[in-house]
Amino acid sequence: MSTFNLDRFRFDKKPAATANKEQGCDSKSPESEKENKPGKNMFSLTLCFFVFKSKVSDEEYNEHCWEKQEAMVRRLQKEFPDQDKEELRMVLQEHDWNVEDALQVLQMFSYPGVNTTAAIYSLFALKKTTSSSQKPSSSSAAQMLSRFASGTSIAKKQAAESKRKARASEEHVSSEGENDDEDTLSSEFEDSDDELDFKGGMTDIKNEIVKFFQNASLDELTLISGCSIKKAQRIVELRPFDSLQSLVEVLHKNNGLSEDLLLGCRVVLRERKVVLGLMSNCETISSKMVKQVTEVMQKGTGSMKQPCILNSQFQLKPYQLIGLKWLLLLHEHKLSGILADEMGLGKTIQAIAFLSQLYENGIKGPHLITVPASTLDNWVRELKLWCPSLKVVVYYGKTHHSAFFLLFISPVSGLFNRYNLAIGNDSDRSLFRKLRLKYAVFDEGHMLKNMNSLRYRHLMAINAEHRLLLTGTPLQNNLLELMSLLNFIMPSMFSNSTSQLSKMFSMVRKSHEEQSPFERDRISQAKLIMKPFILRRVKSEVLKQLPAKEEKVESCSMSKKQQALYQTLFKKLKASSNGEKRELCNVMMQLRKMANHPLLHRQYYTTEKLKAMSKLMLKEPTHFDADAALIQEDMEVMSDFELHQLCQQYSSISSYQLETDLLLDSGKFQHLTELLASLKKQGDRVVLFSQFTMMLDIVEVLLKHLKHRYIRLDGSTPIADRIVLIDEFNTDPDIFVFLLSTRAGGLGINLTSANVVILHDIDCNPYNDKQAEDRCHRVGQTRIVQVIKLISKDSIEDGILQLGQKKLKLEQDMTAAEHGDEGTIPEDMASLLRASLGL
Ligand SMILES: Nc1ncnc2c1ncn2[C@@H]1O[C@H](COP(=O)(O)OP(=O)(O)OP(=O)(O)O)[C@@H](O)[C@H]1O
Repeated sequence: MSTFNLDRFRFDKKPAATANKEQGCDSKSPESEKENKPGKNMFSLTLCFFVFKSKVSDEEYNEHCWEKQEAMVRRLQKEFPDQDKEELRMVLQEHDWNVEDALQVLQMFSYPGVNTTAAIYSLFALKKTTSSSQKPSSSSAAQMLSRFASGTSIAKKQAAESKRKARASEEHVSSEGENDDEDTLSSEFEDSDDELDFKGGMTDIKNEIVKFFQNASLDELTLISGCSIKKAQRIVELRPFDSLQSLVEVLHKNNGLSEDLLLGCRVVLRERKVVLGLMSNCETISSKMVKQVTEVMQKGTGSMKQPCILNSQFQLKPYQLIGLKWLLLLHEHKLSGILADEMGLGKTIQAIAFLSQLYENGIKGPHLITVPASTLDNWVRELKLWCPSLKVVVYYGKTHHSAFFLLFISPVSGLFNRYNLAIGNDSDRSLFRKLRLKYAVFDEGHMLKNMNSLRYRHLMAINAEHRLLLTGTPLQNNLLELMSLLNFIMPSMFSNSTSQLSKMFSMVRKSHEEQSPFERDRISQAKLIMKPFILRRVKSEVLKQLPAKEEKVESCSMSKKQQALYQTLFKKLKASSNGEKRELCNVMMQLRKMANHPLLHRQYYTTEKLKAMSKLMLKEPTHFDADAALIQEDMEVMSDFELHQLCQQYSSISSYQLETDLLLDSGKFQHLTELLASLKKQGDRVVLFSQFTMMLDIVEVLLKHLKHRYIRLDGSTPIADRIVLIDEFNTDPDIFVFLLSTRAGGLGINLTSANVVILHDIDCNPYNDKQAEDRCHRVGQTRIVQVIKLISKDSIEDGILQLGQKKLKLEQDMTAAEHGDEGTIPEDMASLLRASLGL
């Protein structure tokens, strides 16, 4: 794991005032006064960080404070043995190292297991006259609260008394030592004015709770344990709450609501404080890096040379040298980074240059590079080309035939691994946990943007000293993603809080308007913190010589038959749809298929035809003993094109094959026929993407019909064959079209020999299309790249296009589709569908 020393870093880098608070030392003590003189302490702290600790007195002083803090943490640990030590430390920090305040808050708001009723009584200093399950009468609640609010000494005493009783009522079995402590603490509570300093901590808590109930959105209210959406709505209806008193009365009086919600609210507020605390710690580290990173960027490359062991036939471009410098700077500070250059700018090359530089500096690995299957061969090739002296081993995992490690050259410097294998099975995972790696590099790192995912947890468990993430996706306004990446950069900072964080942010896939002010503020803060750890350059900035990319949307009228079928399908779906999201997903898919090609549905092969065909199938030697009814059942779920393919496969039903006219009957095909002819005439070469592999099958029919040479790569193409196909296309100019499925061909493939990208059908997630477009628009392209999107006129695709364009503009979360959102669609898409279906 990271060698980053959290405590020393944090301690050394805090501004003097905060640092003293953290140390739990009396700020009025002569030493601290001395150390608090402006400038002096800052200077010594900075020195501590850069030149190691040079002043013995500082060390002693810090040690003394540290011990004091530790004693406080231990005291809390006795009371809360189940609580995480770091959390206790955090609570103490939150309360300026006042043990009593921290104890009070922990006591009242600890997680499940706590006697909540007692805690509520205790929180609001309500006298507990009845059994713990009974609520006080509203008048007694009001009475006690008014005393509580008045801050008189009687109220203080009563509050202390009831709190003590409440604490006593908790069935907490303590050891003798703990009892001693408790007694001491109890008497301290009674005697101490601090404990009931209503102007201080308690007033803040009260105000925060009232503010939350008054201002929180419905979503935020439902974060409170036990607060359903109905209860949240009720709370909103019952607003305003101008004081805790009115809030408690309202909760008490209203059936369905209860004072327990106050406790739950405190838990939510506390979790938010944890996030705030974490982010502020990250901010400290970040601000230190900003200066140095800015320097790297401003100074440019200077006399910097690329690593000597890089193939001298290749020269890193100036911005790539800067990228290398930045990576080395992060390495120096033992921090992880995210290289997020736009697709095609050479992230692979920069990562290779970086590992080469490390090699030259004596850090020879082993490193692990985790890549998607489709880019594995490309990586191996680039490594061999750019830095043949790095020894590479490809790890295929135990499941891959008999090979465990596929050894290219030994000993090991870089290890390759595919994403699925890194999370594959227990023994693969345990191997990667055991390996003592220097660097773990993750290519296409948007796979690591969801800390809730299993993949994220497994990959984070890989035992590497440093990590580097490569991604072409820009940062999104999504708090879960930002926190996941922050956790990736500074894992030691988040150590035990990931579950809390993921719980808090698991439902924050929202538009800007839907985000709460808290979320919006944290998003801005996270982006600011991450600035020095993310390097993103776009092509327009750094590749002045890269030819332009021209994008065109070509609207294709559906063929007559197709239009009629689309309308019939639309009416049918409209009549049957209930507007539920999962169902709408299916509706959308049906409409998209029809808008692209009618043969993706079944209408020509009627039930009668299928009956006849299934009987004929019994003549096949493979099916002579089958049941015709079962064959028919299978056929009924197939599309027309699949059935046509079946007829091509079996001679007994070959007469049922579809006519060519029917196979080519789609609006987009009519358009494509003319488009391809004119492109060919101009000497252009084409990469054509589709979402549906079956659509690619039908496009193949068209290309054969038009006598265009083509090759094809999709998810079923064996990994080893992929690079061969790519090379074939890049070296044989007679191949006019490269057919690719968007998902398989969208990532990491270089097809700069083509200058036209046709998106036969667009993806709901515009980022996937952008990935696809950039296969041609990258370093090495010499011609203007044309991107042509085919859209079926007056169909669902019009709406998908508009939403996609809006999303790209707003930089909303475009990687959502990759995070297990299968079988559902984004809310904006669902609204669009509901509106067009008139639901
Ligand atoms: N300095 C350079 N000189 C020559 N070729 C280069 C240079 N930098 C990058 N390339 C080439 O440009 C292409 C794109 O580079 P690379 O694959 O590293 O980009 P990338 O940013 O990783 O792309 P993606 O995000 O699509 O994976 C590759 O073919 C690579 O060999």
